[in-house]
Amino acid sequence: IGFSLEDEKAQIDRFQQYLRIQTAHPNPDYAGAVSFLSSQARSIGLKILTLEFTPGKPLLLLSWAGTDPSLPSILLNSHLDSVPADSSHWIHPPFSAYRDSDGRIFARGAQDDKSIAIQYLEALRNLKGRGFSPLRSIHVSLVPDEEIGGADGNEKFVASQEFRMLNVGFVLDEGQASPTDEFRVFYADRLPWSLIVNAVGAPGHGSKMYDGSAAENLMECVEAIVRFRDSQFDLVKAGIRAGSEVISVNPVYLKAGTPTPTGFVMNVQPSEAEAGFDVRLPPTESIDVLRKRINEEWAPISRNMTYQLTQKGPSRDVTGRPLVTPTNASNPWWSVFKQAISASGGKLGKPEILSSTTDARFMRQMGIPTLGFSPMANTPVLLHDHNEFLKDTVFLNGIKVYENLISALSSFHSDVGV
Ligand code: MET
Ligand SMILES: [Zn+2]
Ligand SMILES: [Zn+2]
Repeated sequence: IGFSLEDEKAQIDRFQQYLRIQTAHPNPDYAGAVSFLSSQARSIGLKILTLEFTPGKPLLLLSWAGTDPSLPSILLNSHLDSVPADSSHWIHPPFSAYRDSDGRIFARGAQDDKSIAIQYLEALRNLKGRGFSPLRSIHVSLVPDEEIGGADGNEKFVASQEFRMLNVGFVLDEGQASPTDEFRVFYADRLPWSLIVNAVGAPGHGSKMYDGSAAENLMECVEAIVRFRDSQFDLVKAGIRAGSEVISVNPVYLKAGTPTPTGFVMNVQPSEAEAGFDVRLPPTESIDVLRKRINEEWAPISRNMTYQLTQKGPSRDVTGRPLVTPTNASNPWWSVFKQAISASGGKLGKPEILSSTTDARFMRQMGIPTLGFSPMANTPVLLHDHNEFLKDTVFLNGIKVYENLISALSSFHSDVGV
C-alpha cells in the first residue's frame, strides 16, 4: 500500500519536528524529546510508560499488547540523545532539519538515530490504521545516554524488573547507513574501552637535552601505539579484515605543558604529560593481549608510566559467552528478519560487526538476540560527522521496511520455544 502525498508530508514533518529538539550532549533536552514522542504515541494509541532510573534521564517505553502476551515480545530500541554538533561546520544549522531541493534533511541525529525512532512509530501507526493485530507484544524503548556509554540508560533498563516483565525475545536496535543499495545488518558491536596514559619525568629548561622527560616518555608511548595501530590498519587496507574486525586505538586528546593567557610556556619541559585513547575491541577478542602490550611496551613501569584502562559496559553475556547474535539457523529470528527484508524489496549485505558501539550490547548481555539495523541504503555514513543528513525518500522507504519487519516478527509462530 502506497502513501498519499499528504501522508508522506506529515511523516516527514513529524521527523523534522523530532530532529529540531536539541538532544545533543552535554545537555540533551530529554524532557522535550519524551514529551514529543509521548504525544505521537498517544495519537497512535500505544500504551505509554515513562521510567526514570536516574533523575533527569527519562526512558520512554511504548507498548502494543499482542493477542498472546505469554509469548516473548519484540523490542524496538532507539536512543534519545545525540552527539554535539559544531554549527560552524554545517551548511544548514544542525537542529534546523532543513530539507534541500534534493530531499536531503540535515540534522544532528538524522542518521544516528532519531530516524529509526520516528520510522518505528510511523510503521506502528500504519499497521494500526490497517487493522493489524500482533500476536506478540511489541515494545518501543527510547533511552537516554547511549552516546555517553549507557550506564544511566540502557544498562539500568536491562537490569530492571520492568525490563524482565517485558519478556523480550528479540530486539532491533540501530545500525549504520549503507553507501550501496544493500542494507547493512550488525550481529555484534565492538566493545568500547578507554585508555589514559600518564607520564612523569624531570622538568628542565627548554634548551636542555636529557633523558626521561615526561614528554619523551609519552612520545615513546604514542610511537608504540602508532605502530600497533598501523599493524591493525594494514590488515584492513590489505582486505584481510573488515575495519570492525581489528582493534582500533585512536588518540583523542593530548595534555601537557603550562598554559598562559596567550598560549603555553615555551621554554620549560613539563614534568607531567597525558594522552587519552579510544579503544575498540572486536567482541571475541580478549583485552588481556592489549594489557600485556601496555605493561611491556606502551606504558612500562620502568619508565615511571601509569595508565587507566576502563571498559564501558559488559564483555560477556550472562552465560559467559561473547556478545554476539547468531545469524544462522540456530537463531530462528534471523530467518524471519531476512525474509521480511526481501519481502519489502530490500537487499541485505553480509552480517557485520559494528565498528562503533551501541546499546545493543546490553540486550545481548541478557542473552537476547539483537540485530543492529537502520534502513538507510544508498546513503553516505555520516554518524557523528558534520552535515549529517538523510534523504526524505530513504526515510519514507524505511517506514515500509519496518512495517514488514514488525508485522513478520510480531506474527512469528515458533515451534522452538522462542
Ligand atoms: C562508548 S559507548 C558508545 C558511544 C557511542 N555510540 C560510540 O560508539 O562512540
Ligand atoms: Zn546511535
Ligand atoms: Zn552515535
